[in-house]
Order: sequence, then structure tokens, then C-alpha cells
Amino acid sequence: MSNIKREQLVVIGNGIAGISTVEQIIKLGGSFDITVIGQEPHPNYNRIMLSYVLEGSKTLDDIVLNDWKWYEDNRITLHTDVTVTGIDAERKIVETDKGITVPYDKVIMATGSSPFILPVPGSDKKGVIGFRNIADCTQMLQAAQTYKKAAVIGGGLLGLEAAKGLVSLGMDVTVVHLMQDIMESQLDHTASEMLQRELEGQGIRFLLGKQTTEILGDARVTGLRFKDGEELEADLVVMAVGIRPNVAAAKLSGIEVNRGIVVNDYLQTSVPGVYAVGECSEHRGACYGLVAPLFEQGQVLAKHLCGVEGQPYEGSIVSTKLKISGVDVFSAGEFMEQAEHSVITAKDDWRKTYKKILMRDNIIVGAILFGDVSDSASLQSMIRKQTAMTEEIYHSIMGTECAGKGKGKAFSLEQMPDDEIVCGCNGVTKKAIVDAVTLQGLTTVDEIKACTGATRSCGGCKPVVEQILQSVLGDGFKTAGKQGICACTTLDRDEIIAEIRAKGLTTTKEVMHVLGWSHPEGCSKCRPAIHYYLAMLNPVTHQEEMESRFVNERMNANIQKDGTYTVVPRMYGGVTTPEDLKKIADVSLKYDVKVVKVTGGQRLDLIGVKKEDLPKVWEELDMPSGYAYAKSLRTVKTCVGSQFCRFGTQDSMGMGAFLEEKFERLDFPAKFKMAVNGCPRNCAESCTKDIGIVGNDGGWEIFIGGNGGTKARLADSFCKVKTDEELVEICGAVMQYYRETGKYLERTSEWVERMGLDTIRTAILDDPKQRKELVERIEVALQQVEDPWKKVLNDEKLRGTLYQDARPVSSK
Ligand SMILES: Cc1cc2nc3c(=O)[nH]c(=O)nc-3n(C[C@H](O)[C@H](O)[C@H](O)COP(=O)(O)OP(=O)(O)OC[C@H]3O[C@@H](n4cnc5c(N)ncnc54)[C@H](O)[C@@H]3O)c2cc1C
Ligand SMILES: NC(=O)c1ccc[n+]([C@@H]2O[C@H](COP(=O)([O-])OP(=O)(O)OC[C@H]3O[C@@H](n4cnc5c(N)ncnc54)[C@H](O)[C@@H]3O)[C@@H](O)[C@H]2O)c1
Ligand code: SF4
Ligand code: FES
Repeated sequence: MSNIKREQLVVIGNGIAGISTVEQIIKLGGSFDITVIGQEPHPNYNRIMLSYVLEGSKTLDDIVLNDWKWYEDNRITLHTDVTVTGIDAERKIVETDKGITVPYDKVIMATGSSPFILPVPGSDKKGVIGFRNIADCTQMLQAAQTYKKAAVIGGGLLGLEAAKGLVSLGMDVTVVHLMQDIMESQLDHTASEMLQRELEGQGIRFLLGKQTTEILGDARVTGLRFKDGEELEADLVVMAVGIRPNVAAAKLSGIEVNRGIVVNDYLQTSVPGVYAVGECSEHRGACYGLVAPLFEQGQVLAKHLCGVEGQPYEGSIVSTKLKISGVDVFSAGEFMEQAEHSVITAKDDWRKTYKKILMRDNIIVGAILFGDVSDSASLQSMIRKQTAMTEEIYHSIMGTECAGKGKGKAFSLEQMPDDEIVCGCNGVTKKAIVDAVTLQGLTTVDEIKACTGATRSCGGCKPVVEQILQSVLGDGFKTAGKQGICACTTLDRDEIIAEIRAKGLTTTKEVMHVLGWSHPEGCSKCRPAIHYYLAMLNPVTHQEEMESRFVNERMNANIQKDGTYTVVPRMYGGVTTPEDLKKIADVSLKYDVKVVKVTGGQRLDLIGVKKEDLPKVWEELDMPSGYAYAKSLRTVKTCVGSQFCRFGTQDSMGMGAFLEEKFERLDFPAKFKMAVNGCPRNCAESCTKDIGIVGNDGGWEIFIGGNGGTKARLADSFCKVKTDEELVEICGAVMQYYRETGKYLERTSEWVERMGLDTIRTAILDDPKQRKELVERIEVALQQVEDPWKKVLNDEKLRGTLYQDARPVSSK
């Protein structure tokens, strides 16, 4: 037995910084008796995953990083629910609030931060909380069961993730932000605006430029008052206005403290033998609020404590990625251009993407990505390495062709040092991933995730993990270069449909689970898509999953900028009656409708209906839903036709109304518009519709694939038919063929281009058997549909949960 006395190492704080440093020390074979003292009553858990716990996609058990057994197995003495009050540097003792004292040779302070609570009157009321730990998360989960209106103060990363979580819990959430742009510390105005629009689409409301001066209520919060005198009702208030390092124990112990505990390049504090890592530390004037720097600090400190030669810590270049499903935002380094910067920007309003790269003296110093963040990890690496912009990098990131070389390649595995952290959320280095591939024979991102933890949290490192896999395995990397329907999967639409069929999958959760989604809860790109595919494949047995639909579809109305909704009742073929017009007028007056707009689809749009009034408006209108909010048949525009027009040879109004009534309510991959004209003068503009119909002397001509939107396309002539029956049959077959072969959100204009007109003609016109089968299948699907407004009116529970009073703002 060795007589060498092991050194006593005390770690204050049982969070990621403290424990990841301990893990490194164990890996390096450090010879310490380790005691960990933590204020929280839990073993070390992944704080960043609290956002997913709140959102409901993870449980508290899922996010534990080191369970109780890990401490036992590594012979670590753990004191939980114990607060360190001070360090007696003379007696070399750590003191606690529970009377426990622990002697030490070395101390690591890893006390993290606490949420900043605005010092305004009422901030101590019940229902006002920060979002930092399991206790806060549990409190919010419980509050959501009783209360409905939440205000999140602060539109930074934490505030937005909290807001999304609370929306997922069914609360009406308003983010109250001091500045005019959300995430102003990470994004420029353009990206911030795009983000806000996207989040509004997910049901979050925003009050910008608002300074909270008071929290209202008696014992429990009832609302907020702002500097301009306006008020907001709220029965839960989450403060997410930044954090402050926990320095009380250090201060009391006479350790130099500024904003954080001041450390040098080896994480030493002003007191010998005492170190600080993570959010509580201040290095070269910087306090970090993200996990990547704490892994870098932990590596340096562990080496230093174990006597292993290593580089000093010189600071971190941070990057952020918002962890909200379906919202891809990345920001790293400098992002606001100054005179000395040269800037590359690309904004695509159609794809809703935005890229901005900042360079100083041609060196890449910062970037923002919105919508497509696949280059985030390589950009982050280039910023860190102060890489110069080259033609190849430019073309790689902008997705353009590099003269003579094809698409550029920005990422080079060879240039990446072994100890570079690839997964910032979990501190996984390039070497750990390469080893997992070469030594353990792993071949997929999922296997790497299970083995190393990389990609487990925000998923931002997935592209680089894939690139490493591809680079190490070469041709052996099966999924390289293949685009999945979203970042959660490498499977494309056809593969997902084939798997659903083959495995008999019936719910979105089941699809994501069985097919190995990287985000178990999916995202707003894949969830509605899977939901659509499931319903299309199994129209009779499919169970509606409201949570997988976009907010407008969930509400059966389109949400507007100010939080009110629009109501568009059906007017088959654009024809109405005086009785219906009277009802519309009466309801509009009674419910204070702001504007009644005649739409391009020949019907009336009641704009500015309050959420809680929606069911009453539908009830009193007693008209079918016009589906103006859905991926479904919107309108069938008609001209007057042979009933009245002297040129008309066909009854366009009658046929339009018939088609609209027959095919309404059915889900399509994207919205679907039609038009019927009584003669080739084409007054109802068939050429820009998904299906356009033009009457002629001998019958009808059918056009498909038209679009009048941002990507305008003239419809192609598909065929001519003689009878009304043939017309209805071909329309039904085209619709069902589009339903069965279209990608979710793909308009017929894109579908026709992708499939080829000849393929569609062959499938429908040349094969009567197939046409008949398509028609039979659409008839089955049509038998399942039901008016959604009526459904809500007949369902008290649904009416109560979805349409309660939720308007938050009242002006004083
Ligand atoms: C909801 C949420 C989501 C986040 N998402 C991300 C993300 O996506 N990406 C990212 O990079 N970062 C994210 N962060 C930030 C990240 O979680 C922190 O940067 C990280 O956890 C800091 O680790 P730490 O160990 O330094 O501090 P902490 O995690 O705060 O751990 C410190 C521990 O020390 C304890 N302690 C404090 N004082 C004492 C004392 N006197 N005695 C004993 N124990 C004490 C505390 O109770 C705590 O348990 C998120 C944070 C939150 C709250
Ligand atoms: N995805 C991620 O990386 C992630 C997620 C959650 C939290 N975090 C980290 O957790 C920490 C806390 O996050 P945070 O968002 O609270 O901090 P933050 O400092 O990043 O953002 C706070 C926001 O609150 C706003 N604000 C300040 N005072 C206000 C007031 N009186 N009223 C309204 N708004 C006000 C600020 O303008 C700022 O945008 C940060 O370090 C953050 O990086 C990171
Ligand atoms: S398309 Fe022909 S039938 Fe219809 S309104 Fe115009 S002219 Fe008349
Ligand atoms: S960087 Fe977030 S999971 Fe890897």
C-alpha cells in the first residue's frame, strides 16, 4: 500500500463546471481525495437541458449527467443541499451553512451564477421567478396547470427558451423586452426581426421597448406595470434579464472579486490553492454565461492540478444557438458592423434564411446564421482560428459555385487540433469523436451521440460530427451528403413514408422514436410534416394531433400582428347571399371587428377578432370555415359564366361552388387554390391556380401547377375533358396524386416541376385503373373530414382550453 498522502480537493458547486473539471482530473489520473459540496439537492445535471424539460420533451431524470452512483464509483464524497459560506485560507478549511467543515489542500470554486431579479416593487411576490434550476422548472410546470397568462421579462436566449417552453405548456406568453430588438446581444436588426416573426408564428407575443417599473398583485402577481403607464396581466412572471456570478462565499473569504471571482490564465484566484472555473469566474475581465468556455477552462485547470504540461487559458470565443425547435439561429463573435469591417450578407425571403459574415482585414471575426445553420460549426472554428476569407470558403458558405472547382469546402478535419472542442454543450473534443469512430467502430451520428454525448443538447455540432464521420470513414459513411426533411433526421420524405408503411407507425412520436430522431420532440419543420403524411396514409384511423399543427391550424384562424385573429367563412365559388352578408355585418359590429376585407379569393375576411370571441363569432355566423389558415383547399374563384355572361359557354359559378363543396376540408401538402372560368377569356385567372379550369364550347380545359405568389408560375395545360363528370374525376385524381407524392409545404408549382408534367399525365391520364384508385382514395379521405369550427363549438373542453380570454395588454 502506498504511503503517499493524497491531496484533499474540495469542489464548491456541483454543476457542470465543477464536475467536468473533476472528470478531467480523473481521466488524467490525478491523485486527490475529492469532496464536492453543492447547494442543490441533486446530483450534477445538464442545466442547459432545463429548456427541454420545460418544453416537455425531456424529464428531469433524462438530464442527470452524473448519477449518485458515479460519485460512489469514483470515491467522491458528496454533500448536497449544503451551502459553502466561506473558505478559511489560514486554517485551510471550507465552511458550510450546515456546520460541516472540510479541510483542503486545493479548492475549486464553481459556484455558477444566479438570475438577476429586477429590483422593482413587487418582485418578491408569489409567482415571480427566475429560470435557473430544477426547482424553478418544477415551479413553472406546476404553475402552468393552474394559471394561464405568463410574462417573461427579457428577450435574450433564456427568456425566449422559457417563453417557448411555457407556450408548449399551453400558457399565453408575452415576452417583455427592454430593447427594440430581441437577442440584441447576439443578433443584428435583420436577424432579430426574422426571429421575432418566426416565434410569433409559434404563438409567442412580444412587447418591445418596455421597461417594467412595478409588479402588481397582492400576495401573488397579477400583472406588470411599465414606465409608459401600460399594464400587462400575468399570473406567472419569469425574470430572464441576465445573470450575476455567485461570489458571496469568495468575497467573505477575502478572495479578489470584481464582477466574478478574478482568475489568471491557470484559473488561480488571488488566494493560493484556491481556483475558480465556470460562470462564477472572471478571466481577463470576461465572465461567461455559456458552457463551452467552462469546458475549456476545466481542461486547463485539470492539467494544471495534475501537473500535466498544457497551454494556459487565453479566453474563449463564444457562439450561441437558440434551442427552440424549428428556429435555427446561430451567432458567433462580432456581429454588428463597424467602419473597419467588410461584410458579406445574403437574405432569402423565400427560404427565410439570412447569412452575415464579418471580416476585419479579411480575417473572419463574426457571423450570424438564420434559417440554415449548417455552416455554424465550421464558421465557429474559423472565427476561433482567425481564418482569412478565401474564394473556397466564400463559395462553400454562400452555396455558390467556385470557378473550375465546383462547390467550395470550408471544413478541413486535418486543420482541426485534436483537443478542439467540437460539441461545446458537452465538452466533446475532435479526438474523442475520431477515437469513437476508429477504436469503437461507430458509423452514425446517433452512435457517436450515445458514446460521447456530442450532439446531445442543442444539436449545433451535428454538421461537424457528420463531417468528421465522413472524413474518417470515407465511403463508409452512409448518410453523408443526404438531406433529411429537417435537422432532426437524415431520412427524406420518401424514406419516412416507406418506413411508416412498412412498420405500421401511427403517431408522430412513434415515427420520431422508431426512426431515431436526433431531437426526440422533433421540430416545427418535421412535426407537421409527419402529421400530414400519417393522416394522408391512414385517413380512416389517423388520430388528430393538435400539437403537431402550426398555430393557425390549431386555432382555426390566422393570428395577426396584434394578437387578434381573422375569420373567413366559406363563400362557395365566391357567391354569397343577402342573408349571409347581413349575418357577417351583424357579427362584425357586435364583436368590434376592425376591418372587413374582400379577399383575392372572392370572400370576406373579418380582421381583428379577439381570441376569446372566435367561438362566439363562428356560432353566430353559422357558416362553414373557409380554411384560410390551413394547408387545404382555400378558394375556388369563379367568373360569372354562362348563367349571366354573354360570352360564357360553361356554368363556372355552379361548377366552382360544386368543386369547393366537394373537396373542402381535406389536408394537402400546402395550400391549394382553384379557379373556374366560363370561357377562354379567363376572367377568374386560372393560370395562377393549383388547378385552373377554363370552359370552352366542347367542355373544359384543365391547367395545373400555377402560382401567383413570390415564386410566380403559369399553370400548364394538363388535358381537355368533355363532361362535368370527367372534370370532377380528373380534379380528384390530380389532388390525390399531389397529396400522395407531394412533399409537405411543396406547392403544386414546385411539385409539377419536380415530378415532371409527363409523369403526372401518365399516372392520371394514361392509366384509367390508377386514376380510379386515386379517386377512390380521395373519396375515403373526404368522408373523414368535419368542419373544425363546428367541432370546437361541440367540444366545451376544447373551447375552454384553446379560446379562453388571453389578451394581455390594457392601456391605462
Ligand atoms: C435554462 C437554461 C438553458 C441554458 N442553455 C444553454 C445553452 O444552450 N448553451 C449554453 O452554452 N449554455 C446554456 N445555459 C447556461 C449554462 O447552463 C451555464 O453556463 C452553465 O450551467 C454554468 O455552469 P457552472 O457550473 O459554472 O454553474 P452552475 O451550473 O450554476 O452550477 C453551480 C452550482 O453551484 C451551486 N452553488 C452556488 N453557490 C454555492 C455555494 N456557496 N455552496 C455550494 N454550492 C453552491 C449552485 O447551486 C449550482 O448548483 C443555460 C442556462 C439555463 C438556466
Ligand atoms: N441557448 C443558449 O445558449 C442559452 C439558453 C438559455 C440561457 N443561456 C445563458 O443563460 C444566461 C442567462 O440568460 P439571459 O437571457 O437571462 O441573459 P442575457 O444577458 O443574455 O439576456 C438578458 C436580456 O434581457 C434584456 N433585459 C435586461 N433588462 C431588462 C428589463 N428590465 N426588461 C426587459 N428586458 C431586459 C436584455 O436586453 C437582454 O437581451 C446567459 O448567460 C445565457 O447565455 C444560454
Ligand atoms: S371568363 Fe368568359 S364567361 Fe367568364 S366572365 Fe369572363 S367572359 Fe364571361
Ligand atoms: S454543441 Fe450543442 S449539442 Fe453539441
